[in-house]
Amino acid sequence: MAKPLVQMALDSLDFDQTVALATTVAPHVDILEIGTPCIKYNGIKLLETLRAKFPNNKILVDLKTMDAGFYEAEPFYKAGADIVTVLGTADIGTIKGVIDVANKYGKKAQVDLINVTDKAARTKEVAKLGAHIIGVHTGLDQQAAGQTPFADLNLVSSLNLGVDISVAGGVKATTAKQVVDAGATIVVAGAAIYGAADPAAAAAEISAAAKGTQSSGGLFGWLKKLFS
Ligand SMILES: O=C(CO)[C@H](O)[C@H](O)COP(=O)(O)O
Repeated sequence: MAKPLVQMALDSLDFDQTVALATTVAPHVDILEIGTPCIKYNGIKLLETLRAKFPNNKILVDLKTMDAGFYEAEPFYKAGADIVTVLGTADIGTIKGVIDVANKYGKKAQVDLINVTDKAARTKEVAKLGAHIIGVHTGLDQQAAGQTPFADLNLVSSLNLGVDISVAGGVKATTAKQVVDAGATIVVAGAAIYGAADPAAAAAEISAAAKGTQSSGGLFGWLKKLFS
């Protein structure tokens, strides 16, 4: 089985801080995610900048599209996005639009299950439509209310639909292996990386946990081990 991919969510609003954080973290992750508030605030120029600077990372643009799927997503695929997200709560025509435009450019569409009531039914429907990735996602506001993505992951994984499953919602080094074992093929971490004292070490630690490899944890990890 292929190793899972690790994705870092860039959720700052600041353009330069986002580029600087991406520079620190990019060697330790497979996918750089431009988070929803970040892409709304900074626009397609940020995608163009990251695309040029990080040819070896995939880039996900978290548009969370709700309408006009093909029209809204197309410029982002054209500008180099590998994955664009569309909301699972959107009209099926909107979701089809993002899948169609992803296929037009040989890229991927991710359907985000945030706030979808019948997650099993919607997952089956969009998988049949050709969705490339299902996003199991407990949003930041839902996390603040104490929710986690683990039960939803088990549900989606148990459907055995053969599509990639991405999991986001407070994932950290101590839960990365758990989500992979439960069926995630893409492990997403935001706050666990950008909120860490050493984001590069945190990203390396999460990647090592998800992929089942060793990590020195960088200088911060080495110091932690030395004094523990
Ligand atoms: O898409 C998002 C919010 O809607 C976040 O980027 C995603 O939840 C990952 O961040 P964290 O690991 O902090 O939950």
